[in-house]
Amino acid sequence: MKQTTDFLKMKENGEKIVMLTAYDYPGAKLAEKSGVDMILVGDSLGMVVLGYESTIPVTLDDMVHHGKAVKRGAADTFIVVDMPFMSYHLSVRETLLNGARLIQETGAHAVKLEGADDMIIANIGALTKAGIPVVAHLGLTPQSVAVLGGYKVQGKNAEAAQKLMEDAKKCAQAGAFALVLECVPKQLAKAVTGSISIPTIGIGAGVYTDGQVLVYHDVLSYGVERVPKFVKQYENVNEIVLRGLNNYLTDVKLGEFPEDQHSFTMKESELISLYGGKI
Ligand SMILES: Nc1nc(=O)c2c([nH]1)NC[C@@H]1CN(c3ccc(C(=O)N[C@@H](CCC(=O)O)C(=O)O)cc3)CN21
Ligand SMILES: CC(C)C(=O)C(=O)O
Ligand SMILES: [Mg+2]
Repeated sequence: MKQTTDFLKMKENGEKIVMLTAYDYPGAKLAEKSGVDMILVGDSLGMVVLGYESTIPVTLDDMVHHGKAVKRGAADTFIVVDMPFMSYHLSVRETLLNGARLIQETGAHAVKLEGADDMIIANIGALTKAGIPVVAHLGLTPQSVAVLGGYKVQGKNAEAAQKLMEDAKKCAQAGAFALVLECVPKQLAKAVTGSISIPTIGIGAGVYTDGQVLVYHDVLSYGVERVPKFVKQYENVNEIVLRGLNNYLTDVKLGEFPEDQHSFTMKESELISLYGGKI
């Protein structure tokens, strides 16, 4: 299994880091089998698995519940768990308790926090000092969607780009071992990647980051209808699942399932004693 220092080496060697989200046991098993470098138990689970409109309703309990399932499915992969909305904003003390709970109860290896204001930077520092590796997350930070005014590309003008560059440096300085860059122009992602020593992992951030992350259900087109522009859908699982479910339904309606091979039988002698031979 890779460790935080391995991701730094991968950046130095120009080896791309592949991250994928997973939210449950079967998803984690397949993610691990595919060989991804790290798994993110993203709070996007609120949207793709739980059916919420945003990531805001996701709780710490939700993250613990799904984090445990992912760990059981991917015992040999580096796992990052998202700290959910409001679980790292109130105080350093509360952040440490919540971060500790995520790590201790799920067996994950790191946590991820969105943003870089003073409170967040202090929390990145405190978590790291307490022994909890931190992934930072800048650009489009979905937990702030209401403040950002929608899921929009961030850092498009020089001033916003400059701010993001400074924030990235602060995150690295505070101790984050990696940085997710979401929905930013590829030129900005390139500049950030070149200006910090920790690896950048992009989503909608172009090809110049040190790695990429995508949402499991987006990659497979599994249960999602509309996906963001930055997603490449590698398979269409919806079609496969629907075909299987439709065939099951049709077979049952027509009496073609179950067949003999799916059924259990009783010995002739037992049947005779059951019915007194009168069948
Ligand atoms: N299924 C899924 N995939 C994700 O990548 C994802 C989630 N859910 N939920 C949490 C966040 C929210 N994300 C999103 C959601 C929508 C857009 C989106 O629609 N973006 C517009 C661009 C808008 C603009 O031009 O500024 C797009 O057309 O892609 C982007 C990121 C990324 N994350
Ligand atoms: C999109 C990634 C980076 C994320 O934070 C999530 O899946 O929740
Ligand atoms: Mg997230």
